[in-house]
Amino acid sequence: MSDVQQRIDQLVKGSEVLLFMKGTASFPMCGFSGRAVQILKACGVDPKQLATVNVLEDDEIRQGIKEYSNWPTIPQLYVKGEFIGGSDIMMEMYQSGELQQVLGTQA
Ligand SMILES: N[C@@H](CCC(=O)N[C@@H](CS)C(=O)NCC(=O)O)C(=O)O
Ligand code: FES
Repeated sequence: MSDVQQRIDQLVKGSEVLLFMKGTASFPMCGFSGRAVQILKACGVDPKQLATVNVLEDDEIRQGIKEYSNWPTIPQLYVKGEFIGGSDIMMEMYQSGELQQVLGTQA
């Protein structure tokens, strides 16, 4: 594994809920990333429990995460070390209740 792939691996394994995004949860720099944060909030994820990586601050991670996940775009959600998807998939899973189940936030 390359250095950046190893760094990503450590990030992914180091936080239960990890969102690779553009900007931060407080200041998303793209509508897709903002939507991903909103969906997680709607699922009841405590903002303090939400770890984010701002790919705009690290071009190696911005490119490397696409390879790591085999997914071409940002945002990317990981839960318990597993790749879940981008914002479209998150929205579909939220609407079906599956995302809340994966996150363990369902009533
Ligand atoms: N349909 C995508 C929308 C995300 C998307 O298209 N992201 C683009 C624009 S922000 C992207 O990451 N492009 C590659 C890049 O900016 O590195 C989703 O479900 O998340
Ligand atoms: S930064 Fe332009 S669409 Fe995301």
